[in-house]
Amino acid sequence: MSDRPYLRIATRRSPLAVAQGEMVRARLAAALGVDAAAAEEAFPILTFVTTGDRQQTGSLAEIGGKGLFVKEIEMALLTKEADIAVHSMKDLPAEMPTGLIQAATPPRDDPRDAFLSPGGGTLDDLPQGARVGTSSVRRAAQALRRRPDLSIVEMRGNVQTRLGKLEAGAADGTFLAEAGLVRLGRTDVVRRVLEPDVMLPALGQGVLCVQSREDDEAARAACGAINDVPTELATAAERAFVAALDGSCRTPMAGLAQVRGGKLHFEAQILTLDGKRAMRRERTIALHGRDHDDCLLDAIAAGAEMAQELAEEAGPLLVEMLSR
Ligand SMILES: NCc1[nH]cc(CCC(=O)O)c1CC(=O)O
Repeated sequence: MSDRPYLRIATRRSPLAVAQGEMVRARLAAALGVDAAAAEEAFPILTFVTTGDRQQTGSLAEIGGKGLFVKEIEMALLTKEADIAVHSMKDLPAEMPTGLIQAATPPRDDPRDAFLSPGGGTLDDLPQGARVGTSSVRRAAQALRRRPDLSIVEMRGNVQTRLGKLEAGAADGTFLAEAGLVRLGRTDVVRRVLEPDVMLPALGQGVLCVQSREDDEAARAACGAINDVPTELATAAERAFVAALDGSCRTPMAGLAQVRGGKLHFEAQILTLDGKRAMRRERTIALHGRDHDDCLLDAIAAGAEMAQELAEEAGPLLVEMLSR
């Protein structure tokens, strides 16, 4: 290659975000033939403190939703302070600002949640009335659905902070994304990884979104080299579901799409905040013999239709789910 690649990577400042930036850097280096020693120079990581990072109290919904963790980073792309941004897909709002695109989804990491408790047991092993720490309305609703006696306590902060809070006794158990623990190298932590039939994960969990400016051909081409199509298709279905239900932080929803053997399987759930009511559906669509763009449209349609079906099934209940 005559032009040596140079792309500045923007991420949040948390250790998880930086680890994710490093993962994308390593993938770019491998795909573009930059040797490991030169990768740091070719793909410098710039970190940003977001509004969401500065406000550590209150639930996410109270302080204004998930967009708070991405605004400053997207701004860095738009002002050309950086060339690509790495986000956790599940933290991205449904719509992307004008001028920015999803340039790549590298292969998905483990989408599952893990349950952590000092005793190492399962959610079912917790004593009556035990405290589960989470700021996620989804995890709270799913935990309450299984164990209505539990009391949910607020638990914010990055992964390390939450591990520390659990150790300090702030709660008797908590949930963390398995992908986050693995990316941070914290596989030493005692935990129970939960299968999707026990706890359906957040839509987009375990997926990284690499974002670029729409008009930056060089960045787009580089990102194209690290894109994983099955992850892209699964994510498209999941994001279409979120967009159709107007995924506010207050709407407990979960879902996972998987592409296997020429098929896309999508399972999704919506719940009331107290977990007393929940609706869950799944569907499988064939992708065989279709080209990339047709597959993408089919995946998006599947996600949107599933949202429609669940919304219809919920009826007036959905108004309560969405507005509380
Ligand atoms: N909301 C924070 C967040 N955003 C993404 C991850 C994990 C990594 C991922 O899902 O890609 C986490 C931590 C967690 O939920 O435990």
